[in-house]
Amino acid sequence: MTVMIDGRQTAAKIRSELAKKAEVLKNQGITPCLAVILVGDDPASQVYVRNKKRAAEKIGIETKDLHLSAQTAQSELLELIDSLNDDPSVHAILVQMPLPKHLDENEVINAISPKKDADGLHPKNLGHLFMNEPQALPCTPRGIMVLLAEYDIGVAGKNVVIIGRSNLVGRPLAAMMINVDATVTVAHSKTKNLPEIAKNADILVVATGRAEMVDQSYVKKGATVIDVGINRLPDNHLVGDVDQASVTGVAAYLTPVPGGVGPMTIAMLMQQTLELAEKSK
Ligand SMILES: NC(=O)C1=CN([C@@H]2O[C@H](COP(=O)(O)OP(=O)(O)OC[C@H]3O[C@@H](n4cnc5c(N)ncnc54)[C@H](OP(=O)(O)O)[C@@H]3O)[C@@H](O)[C@H]2O)C=CC1
Ligand SMILES: Nc1nc(=O)c2c([nH]1)NC[C@@H]1CN(c3ccc(C(=O)N[C@@H](CCC(=O)O)C(=O)O)cc3)C=[N+]21
Repeated sequence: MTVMIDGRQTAAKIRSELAKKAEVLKNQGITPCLAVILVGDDPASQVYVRNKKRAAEKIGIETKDLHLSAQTAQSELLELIDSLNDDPSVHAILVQMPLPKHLDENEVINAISPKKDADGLHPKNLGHLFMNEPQALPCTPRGIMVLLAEYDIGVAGKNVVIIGRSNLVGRPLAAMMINVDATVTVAHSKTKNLPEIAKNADILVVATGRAEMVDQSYVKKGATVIDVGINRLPDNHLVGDVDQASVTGVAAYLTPVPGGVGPMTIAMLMQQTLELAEKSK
Protein backbone atom coordinates (compact mmCIF):
# COMPACT_ATOMS: atom_id res chain seq x y z
CA MET A 1 0.00 0.00 0.00
CA THR A 2 1.20 3.49 -0.79
CA VAL A 3 0.30 6.43 1.45
CA MET A 4 -0.11 9.63 -0.56
CA ILE A 5 1.51 12.51 1.33
CA ASP A 6 -0.92 15.41 1.40
CA GLY A 7 1.09 18.58 0.82
CA ARG A 8 -2.01 20.66 0.29
CA GLN A 9 -3.45 19.85 3.70
CA THR A 10 -0.11 20.24 5.50
CA ALA A 11 0.47 23.58 3.78
CA ALA A 12 -3.04 24.76 4.71
CA LYS A 13 -2.38 24.00 8.37
CA ILE A 14 0.89 25.96 8.27
CA ARG A 15 -0.75 28.88 6.48
CA SER A 16 -3.43 29.22 9.15
CA GLU A 17 -0.70 29.46 11.82
CA LEU A 18 1.10 32.05 9.68
CA ALA A 19 -2.05 34.17 9.39
CA LYS A 20 -2.03 34.54 13.19
CA LYS A 21 1.63 35.51 13.14
CA ALA A 22 0.96 38.11 10.41
CA GLU A 23 -1.81 39.58 12.56
CA VAL A 24 0.60 39.98 15.48
CA LEU A 25 3.11 41.76 13.25
CA LYS A 26 0.42 44.07 11.92
CA ASN A 27 -0.57 45.03 15.43
CA GLN A 28 3.05 46.04 15.91
CA GLY A 29 2.82 48.28 12.84
CA ILE A 30 4.63 45.96 10.43
CA THR A 31 2.88 44.85 7.22
CA PRO A 32 4.95 41.94 5.92
CA CYS A 33 5.81 42.42 2.25
CA LEU A 34 7.32 40.08 -0.32
CA ALA A 35 8.65 41.37 -3.66
CA VAL A 36 8.71 38.86 -6.51
CA ILE A 37 10.72 39.48 -9.65
CA LEU A 38 9.85 37.39 -12.71
CA VAL A 39 11.93 37.88 -15.87
CA GLY A 40 10.38 36.36 -18.99
CA ASP A 41 7.74 33.64 -19.11
CA ASP A 42 8.98 30.28 -17.74
CA PRO A 43 5.79 28.18 -17.32
CA ALA A 44 6.71 26.57 -13.95
CA SER A 45 7.44 30.06 -12.66
CA GLN A 46 4.02 31.30 -13.75
CA VAL A 47 2.20 28.57 -11.81
CA TYR A 48 4.31 29.56 -8.85
CA VAL A 49 3.55 33.30 -9.15
CA ARG A 50 -0.20 32.73 -9.28
CA ASN A 51 -0.36 30.36 -6.30
CA LYS A 52 2.00 32.48 -4.26
CA LYS A 53 -0.06 35.62 -4.69
CA ARG A 54 -3.21 33.81 -3.59
CA ALA A 55 -1.51 32.38 -0.48
CA ALA A 56 -0.02 35.75 0.50
CA GLU A 57 -3.37 37.52 0.24
CA LYS A 58 -5.05 34.97 2.50
CA ILE A 59 -2.32 35.21 5.15
CA GLY A 60 -2.14 38.99 5.10
CA ILE A 61 1.22 39.36 3.40
CA GLU A 62 1.54 42.11 0.82
CA THR A 63 3.16 41.22 -2.49
CA LYS A 64 4.87 43.41 -5.05
CA ASP A 65 4.91 41.69 -8.44
CA LEU A 66 7.64 42.91 -10.75
CA HIS A 67 7.31 41.25 -14.15
CA LEU A 68 10.16 42.18 -16.49
CA SER A 69 10.53 41.35 -20.18
CA ALA A 70 12.76 38.45 -21.27
CA GLN A 71 15.13 41.05 -22.83
CA THR A 72 15.84 42.87 -19.55
CA ALA A 73 19.51 43.81 -19.13
CA GLN A 74 21.55 42.51 -16.18
CA SER A 75 22.26 46.09 -15.03
CA GLU A 76 18.55 46.93 -14.99
CA LEU A 77 17.76 43.86 -12.88
CA LEU A 78 20.59 44.66 -10.45
CA GLU A 79 19.32 48.23 -10.06
CA LEU A 80 15.81 46.97 -9.29
CA ILE A 81 17.20 44.64 -6.61
CA ASP A 82 19.23 47.51 -5.12
CA SER A 83 16.15 49.68 -4.86
CA LEU A 84 14.21 46.86 -3.13
CA ASN A 85 17.16 46.27 -0.75
CA ASP A 86 16.88 49.96 0.23
CA ASP A 87 13.08 50.00 0.52
CA PRO A 88 12.13 49.58 4.21
CA SER A 89 8.56 48.50 3.31
CA VAL A 90 9.94 45.36 1.56
CA HIS A 91 10.99 42.49 3.87
CA ALA A 92 11.69 39.70 1.41
CA ILE A 93 12.84 39.52 -2.22
CA LEU A 94 12.51 36.52 -4.53
CA VAL A 95 13.89 36.33 -8.06
CA GLN A 96 12.25 33.50 -9.98
CA MET A 97 14.63 30.94 -11.42
CA PRO A 98 15.60 30.07 -14.06
CA LEU A 99 16.54 33.46 -15.54
CA PRO A 100 16.84 33.94 -19.32
CA LYS A 101 20.21 32.70 -20.58
CA HIS A 102 21.82 36.14 -21.10
CA LEU A 103 21.51 36.93 -17.38
CA ASP A 104 23.99 35.85 -14.68
CA GLU A 105 21.94 34.08 -11.97
CA ASN A 106 24.72 33.95 -9.42
CA GLU A 107 25.44 37.67 -9.70
CA VAL A 108 21.72 38.38 -9.28
CA ILE A 109 21.42 36.19 -6.16
CA ASN A 110 24.53 37.85 -4.75
CA ALA A 111 22.91 41.27 -5.16
CA ILE A 112 19.95 40.40 -2.87
CA SER A 113 20.52 41.51 0.71
CA PRO A 114 20.98 38.31 2.81
CA LYS A 115 18.53 39.90 5.27
CA LYS A 116 15.83 39.97 2.55
CA ASP A 117 16.64 36.64 0.95
CA ALA A 118 13.18 35.01 0.66
CA ASP A 119 14.61 31.94 -1.06
CA GLY A 120 17.66 31.44 1.17
CA LEU A 121 19.85 31.22 -1.93
CA HIS A 122 22.39 33.95 -1.13
CA PRO A 123 25.87 32.42 -0.65
CA LYS A 124 25.96 33.78 2.90
CA ASN A 125 22.74 31.96 3.79
CA LEU A 126 23.82 28.79 1.97
CA GLY A 127 27.07 28.99 3.96
CA HIS A 128 25.13 29.17 7.23
CA LEU A 129 23.12 26.14 6.11
CA PHE A 130 26.27 24.19 5.28
CA MET A 131 27.70 25.04 8.71
CA ASN A 132 24.48 23.77 10.29
CA GLU A 133 23.67 27.19 11.69
CA PRO A 134 20.77 27.94 9.38
CA GLN A 135 19.33 31.41 8.81
CA ALA A 136 17.18 31.97 5.69
CA LEU A 137 16.59 28.55 4.06
CA PRO A 138 15.69 27.48 0.52
CA CYS A 139 11.92 26.95 0.53
CA THR A 140 11.47 23.74 -1.48
CA PRO A 141 13.98 21.65 0.48
CA ARG A 142 12.66 23.10 3.71
CA GLY A 143 9.14 22.13 2.70
CA ILE A 144 10.31 18.58 2.01
CA MET A 145 11.86 18.33 5.49
CA VAL A 146 8.63 19.60 7.08
CA LEU A 147 6.53 17.07 5.10
CA LEU A 148 8.75 14.18 6.22
CA ALA A 149 8.46 15.31 9.85
CA GLU A 150 4.70 15.71 9.53
CA TYR A 151 4.39 12.07 8.42
CA ASP A 152 6.86 10.85 11.07
CA ILE A 153 9.24 9.61 8.39
CA GLY A 154 12.59 9.42 10.17
CA VAL A 155 15.69 10.67 8.38
CA ALA A 156 18.59 9.95 10.78
CA GLY A 157 20.67 7.02 9.55
CA LYS A 158 18.54 6.60 6.40
CA ASN A 159 19.92 6.31 2.88
CA VAL A 160 18.71 9.38 1.04
CA VAL A 161 19.22 9.63 -2.72
CA ILE A 162 18.56 13.01 -4.33
CA ILE A 163 18.37 13.08 -8.14
CA GLY A 164 19.24 16.65 -9.17
CA ARG A 165 21.98 19.01 -7.95
CA SER A 166 20.54 22.47 -8.61
CA ASN A 167 21.30 25.34 -6.24
CA LEU A 168 17.54 25.73 -5.78
CA VAL A 169 16.68 22.16 -4.73
CA GLY A 170 19.22 19.31 -4.78
CA ARG A 171 22.28 20.92 -3.19
CA PRO A 172 20.56 22.68 -0.27
CA LEU A 173 18.42 19.58 0.37
CA ALA A 174 21.59 17.49 0.61
CA ALA A 175 22.89 19.89 3.28
CA MET A 176 19.63 19.76 5.25
CA MET A 177 19.63 15.96 5.12
CA ILE A 178 23.24 15.79 6.32
CA ASN A 179 22.35 18.15 9.17
CA VAL A 180 19.77 15.64 10.43
CA ASP A 181 22.12 12.65 10.12
CA ALA A 182 21.02 11.08 6.83
CA THR A 183 23.51 9.31 4.57
CA VAL A 184 23.20 11.29 1.37
CA THR A 185 23.89 10.50 -2.29
CA VAL A 186 23.39 13.25 -4.87
CA ALA A 187 22.86 11.99 -8.44
CA HIS A 188 22.69 13.99 -11.68
CA SER A 189 22.81 13.65 -15.46
CA LYS A 190 26.34 12.18 -15.43
CA THR A 191 25.54 9.55 -12.78
CA LYS A 192 26.10 5.96 -13.90
CA ASN A 193 23.70 3.11 -13.05
CA LEU A 194 21.13 5.58 -11.74
CA PRO A 195 18.25 3.09 -11.22
CA GLU A 196 20.56 0.87 -9.18
CA ILE A 197 21.72 3.78 -6.99
CA ALA A 198 18.18 5.06 -6.56
CA LYS A 199 17.04 1.58 -5.50
CA ASN A 200 19.30 1.85 -2.45
CA ALA A 201 17.30 4.78 -1.18
CA ASP A 202 15.06 4.66 1.86
CA ILE A 203 14.06 8.18 0.82
CA LEU A 204 14.28 9.06 -2.89
CA VAL A 205 13.90 12.69 -3.93
CA VAL A 206 13.51 13.45 -7.63
CA ALA A 207 14.16 16.99 -8.92
CA THR A 208 15.24 16.67 -12.54
CA GLY A 209 12.60 18.52 -14.55
CA ARG A 210 12.16 15.37 -16.72
CA ALA A 211 8.47 14.45 -16.85
CA GLU A 212 7.76 11.04 -15.28
CA MET A 213 11.34 9.77 -15.75
CA VAL A 214 11.44 7.75 -12.51
CA ASP A 215 9.43 4.53 -12.62
CA GLN A 216 9.34 1.52 -10.30
CA SER A 217 12.70 0.24 -11.56
CA TYR A 218 14.26 3.09 -9.47
CA VAL A 219 12.35 2.40 -6.27
CA LYS A 220 12.99 -0.02 -3.41
CA LYS A 221 9.87 -1.66 -1.98
CA GLY A 222 8.74 0.40 1.02
CA ALA A 223 10.76 3.53 0.14
CA THR A 224 9.52 7.10 0.50
CA VAL A 225 9.43 8.92 -2.85
CA ILE A 226 9.37 12.73 -2.97
CA ASP A 227 8.48 14.11 -6.40
CA VAL A 228 9.63 17.72 -6.78
CA GLY A 229 9.02 18.04 -10.53
CA ILE A 230 6.48 20.40 -12.04
CA ASN A 231 6.10 19.67 -15.76
CA ARG A 232 3.29 21.01 -17.90
CA LEU A 233 2.38 18.59 -20.68
CA PRO A 234 1.15 19.74 -24.11
CA ASP A 235 -2.43 18.89 -23.04
CA ASN A 236 -1.87 21.42 -20.20
CA HIS A 237 -1.98 19.06 -17.23
CA LEU A 238 0.80 18.97 -14.65
CA VAL A 239 2.94 15.91 -13.96
CA GLY A 240 5.95 15.36 -11.75
CA ASP A 241 9.33 13.77 -12.45
CA VAL A 242 7.99 10.45 -11.12
CA ASP A 243 5.71 8.07 -13.02
CA GLN A 244 3.15 7.97 -10.24
CA ALA A 245 1.15 5.02 -11.56
CA SER A 246 4.27 2.86 -11.86
CA VAL A 247 5.57 3.70 -8.37
CA THR A 248 2.23 3.31 -6.60
CA GLY A 249 2.17 -0.03 -4.80
CA VAL A 250 5.99 -0.13 -4.56
CA ALA A 251 6.67 3.00 -2.48
CA ALA A 252 5.34 3.19 1.09
CA TYR A 253 4.92 6.98 0.82
CA LEU A 254 4.64 9.16 -2.28
CA THR A 255 4.07 12.87 -2.84
CA PRO A 256 1.52 13.63 -5.59
CA VAL A 257 1.86 16.29 -8.29
CA PRO A 258 0.01 18.56 -7.95
CA GLY A 259 -0.70 18.68 -4.22
CA GLY A 260 2.66 17.51 -2.84
CA VAL A 261 5.86 19.56 -2.62
CA GLY A 262 4.50 22.57 -4.56
CA PRO A 263 2.08 23.86 -1.89
CA MET A 264 4.78 23.32 0.77
CA THR A 265 7.25 25.50 -1.16
CA ILE A 266 4.71 28.29 -1.08
CA ALA A 267 3.93 27.82 2.62
CA MET A 268 7.66 27.95 3.43
CA LEU A 269 8.07 31.09 1.34
CA MET A 270 5.31 32.73 3.36
CA GLN A 271 6.87 31.55 6.62
CA GLN A 272 10.25 32.92 5.62
CA THR A 273 8.75 36.27 4.61
CA LEU A 274 7.22 36.56 8.08
CA GLU A 275 10.47 35.50 9.75
CA LEU A 276 12.41 38.12 7.79
CA ALA A 277 9.80 40.79 8.57
CA GLU A 278 10.03 39.91 12.25
CA LYS A 279 13.83 40.13 12.24
CA SER A 280 13.67 43.54 10.50
CA LYS A 281 12.26 45.12 13.69
N1 LIG B 1 7.55 21.74 -6.44
C1 LIG B 1 8.29 22.81 -6.25
O1 LIG B 1 8.08 23.53 -5.31
C2 LIG B 1 9.43 23.09 -7.15
C3 LIG B 1 9.52 22.39 -8.31
N2 LIG B 1 10.59 22.57 -9.14
C4 LIG B 1 10.64 21.67 -10.28
O2 LIG B 1 11.60 20.66 -9.98
C5 LIG B 1 12.29 20.28 -11.15
C6 LIG B 1 13.78 20.50 -10.95
O3 LIG B 1 14.01 21.89 -10.74
P1 LIG B 1 15.49 22.48 -10.63
O4 LIG B 1 16.23 21.77 -9.58
O5 LIG B 1 15.33 23.94 -10.55
O6 LIG B 1 16.03 22.06 -12.09
P2 LIG B 1 17.43 22.22 -12.83
O7 LIG B 1 17.14 22.09 -14.28
O8 LIG B 1 18.16 23.40 -12.33
O9 LIG B 1 18.24 20.93 -12.35
C7 LIG B 1 17.90 19.64 -12.77
C8 LIG B 1 18.88 18.64 -12.21
O10 LIG B 1 18.48 17.34 -12.62
C9 LIG B 1 19.56 16.68 -13.25
N3 LIG B 1 19.05 15.85 -14.33
C10 LIG B 1 18.41 16.25 -15.45
N4 LIG B 1 18.10 15.21 -16.21
C11 LIG B 1 18.54 14.11 -15.58
C12 LIG B 1 18.52 12.73 -15.86
N5 LIG B 1 17.97 12.26 -17.00
N6 LIG B 1 19.07 11.87 -14.96
C13 LIG B 1 19.61 12.33 -13.83
N7 LIG B 1 19.68 13.63 -13.50
C14 LIG B 1 19.14 14.51 -14.37
C15 LIG B 1 20.47 17.77 -13.76
O11 LIG B 1 21.79 17.24 -13.87
P3 LIG B 1 23.08 18.14 -14.31
O12 LIG B 1 23.39 18.98 -13.10
O13 LIG B 1 24.12 17.14 -14.60
O14 LIG B 1 22.61 18.93 -15.49
C16 LIG B 1 20.32 18.83 -12.68
O15 LIG B 1 21.22 18.59 -11.61
C17 LIG B 1 11.63 21.08 -12.26
O16 LIG B 1 10.57 20.30 -12.79
C18 LIG B 1 11.08 22.29 -11.55
O17 LIG B 1 9.99 22.87 -12.24
C19 LIG B 1 11.59 23.43 -8.84
C20 LIG B 1 11.53 24.18 -7.69
C21 LIG B 1 10.41 24.10 -6.79
N1 LIG C 1 13.65 31.58 -6.99
C1 LIG C 1 12.80 30.57 -7.19
N2 LIG C 1 12.34 29.86 -6.14
C2 LIG C 1 11.46 28.82 -6.34
O1 LIG C 1 11.06 28.14 -5.38
C3 LIG C 1 11.03 28.54 -7.68
C4 LIG C 1 11.53 29.34 -8.72
N3 LIG C 1 12.42 30.32 -8.45
N4 LIG C 1 11.15 29.13 -10.01
C5 LIG C 1 10.15 28.15 -10.34
C6 LIG C 1 10.13 27.00 -9.37
C7 LIG C 1 8.85 26.24 -9.45
N5 LIG C 1 8.22 26.44 -8.18
C8 LIG C 1 6.92 26.04 -7.86
C9 LIG C 1 6.44 26.08 -6.58
C10 LIG C 1 5.15 25.74 -6.29
C11 LIG C 1 4.29 25.31 -7.27
C12 LIG C 1 2.90 24.94 -6.95
O2 LIG C 1 2.18 25.61 -6.27
N6 LIG C 1 2.45 23.82 -7.44
C13 LIG C 1 1.10 23.37 -7.27
C14 LIG C 1 0.41 23.51 -8.64
C15 LIG C 1 -1.05 23.41 -8.59
C16 LIG C 1 -1.66 23.96 -9.86
O3 LIG C 1 -1.65 25.18 -10.05
O4 LIG C 1 -2.17 23.15 -10.63
C17 LIG C 1 1.14 21.92 -6.80
O5 LIG C 1 2.17 21.27 -7.03
O6 LIG C 1 0.16 21.47 -6.22
C18 LIG C 1 4.76 25.26 -8.58
C19 LIG C 1 6.06 25.61 -8.87
C20 LIG C 1 9.01 27.21 -7.38
N7 LIG C 1 10.13 27.55 -8.00
